Amino acid sequence: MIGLSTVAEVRAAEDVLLARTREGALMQRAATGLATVCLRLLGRAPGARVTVLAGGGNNGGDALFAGARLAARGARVTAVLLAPDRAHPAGLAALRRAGGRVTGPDGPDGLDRADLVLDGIVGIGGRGGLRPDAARLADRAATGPGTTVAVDVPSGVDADTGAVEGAAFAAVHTVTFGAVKPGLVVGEGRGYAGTVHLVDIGLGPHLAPARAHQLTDDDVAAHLQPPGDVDDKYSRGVVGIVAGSATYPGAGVLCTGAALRTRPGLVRYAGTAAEGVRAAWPEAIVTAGRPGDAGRVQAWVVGPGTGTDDDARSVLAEVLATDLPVVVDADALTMAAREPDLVRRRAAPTVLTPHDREFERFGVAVGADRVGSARRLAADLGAVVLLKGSATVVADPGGTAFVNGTGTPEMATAGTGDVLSGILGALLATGTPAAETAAAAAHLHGRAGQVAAETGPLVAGDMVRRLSETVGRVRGTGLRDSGV
Ligand SMILES: NC(=O)C1=CN([C@@H]2O[C@H](COP(=O)(O)OP(=O)(O)OC[C@H]3O[C@@H](n4cnc5c(N)ncnc54)[C@H](O)[C@@H]3O)[C@@H](O)[C@H]2O)[C@@H](O)CC1
Ligand SMILES: Nc1ncnc2c1ncn2[C@@H]1O[C@H](COP(=O)(O)OP(=O)(O)O)[C@@H](O)[C@H]1O
Ligand SMILES: [K+]
Repeated sequence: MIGLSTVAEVRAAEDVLLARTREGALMQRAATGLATVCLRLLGRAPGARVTVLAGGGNNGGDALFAGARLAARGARVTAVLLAPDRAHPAGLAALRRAGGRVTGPDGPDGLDRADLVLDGIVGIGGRGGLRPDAARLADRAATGPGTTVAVDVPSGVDADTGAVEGAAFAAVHTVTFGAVKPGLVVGEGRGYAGTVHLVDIGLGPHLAPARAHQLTDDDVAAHLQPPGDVDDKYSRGVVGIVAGSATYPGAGVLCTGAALRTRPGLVRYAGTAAEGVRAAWPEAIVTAGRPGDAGRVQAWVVGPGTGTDDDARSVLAEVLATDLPVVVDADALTMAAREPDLVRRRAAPTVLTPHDREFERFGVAVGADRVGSARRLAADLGAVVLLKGSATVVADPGGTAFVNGTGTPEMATAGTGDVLSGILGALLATGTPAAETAAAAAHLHGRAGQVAAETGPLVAGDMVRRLSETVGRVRGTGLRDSGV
């Protein structure tokens, strides 16, 4: 599990560490790690052209020291000082000693010919979007030939939330120090951070336990253990699915198939798409009746493609009145938003799985702080909220959150949400804690999308078809670990 640490948590840990180390030592660790990643990206230093954009704070200091190290190895380094009177004195002196050139925001910055551009404009001390000079240089860096590398955080991105107000530095790589900040992996910030490289500067032992996390393949593999000798089809957890309708059986077929392919013990289906589901999945136990007619289950999924009429509402109320974990998705979200007390009065875990428009039906816009918004709705409803997006967020009522690191934009196609709710129902039926289970489901779902997209564009059914293989690959860590 990768901890995502806020600026306040990082600052607090830094204060402890700074008091125990000699002056400047932390910055040297940061600059060494940064220069090492840059050297790897450049291939070789001699003759390489590097532009360092340096603001007036310690972030600029990191960038100047790293620039000095690259210059000492033969790179041609130009530092552009955005606040010349506040530039980090020791960093600037080191760069000059190593033969680096120095200019102002309007000087010959080398951006048109750079091999690599370092963004040391602002780090975790940044507030709001970039000022005009910095914005202009960031824009030229983004359209120029150099590989863009952000120092700690892409300047203009809110490190805590990922919010971007105005201009920001678009990095292909971000080298971050001490801990991954939430803003690098969620919201708009995720798109500006590119590949995240974590440099250890010794903060670990001093960091408060993170309240937000990203799961890795290894974490998720623990939710996907193969059955043992004593298992039978019931002991692996039985999930009940209420999805689809006679006119639209697709959601029922996808959801049931995803549950079967995730944990093929026993999947029960109850609903009006019974005929289509039976034809597609002879392995499922299917009834056209109500949930109560389906037989015993350990968790329910309700809502994909069910519609929102009186019958659908009464089925939702029946499922929510059980003492079992319930996944509330799609049409069931629309109905739950009208009657949130159906969720609030539950004692058993409920997981709501809205995309942005469904989220807004609960009366608040998602906004730029996706983790904060998911946490607030989770606390209000006493339920786990899984907010879908390019980086899906999971929050529980106590404030623990997860940001998903897997997936591909190819998943932006109809029916992939039905696949997620099937996966999630199957995992919840084992009785593991709801929030981490929801995060594991989002992770596996994203991996299934990546696997299905290996050969070209995907449709939701391709994800179902490749799910068994994906489970096997996540179990065997045959896939790259996490998004960072
Ligand atoms: N504290 C430490 O010991 C360490 C700090 N490190 C580096 O120090 C950084 C934090 O340094 P600072 O606290 O000096 O802060 P920054 O360097 O992030 O920002 C410095 C100043 O920039 C100005 N500023 C804020 N928002 C701006 C914007 N949008 N446009 C233009 N200017 C803006 C503000 O006056 C702010 O105080 C970290 O991100 C990291 O890179 C690392 O060297 C590791 C050790
Ligand atoms: N750009 C994207 N990158 C990664 N994942 C995405 C992207 N867009 C959508 N997804 C994922 O695809 C799924 C879409 O779900 P949803 O909107 O409920 O679709 P549907 O209702 O058609 O099944 C979600 O899991 C979401 O996280
Ligand atoms: K930066």
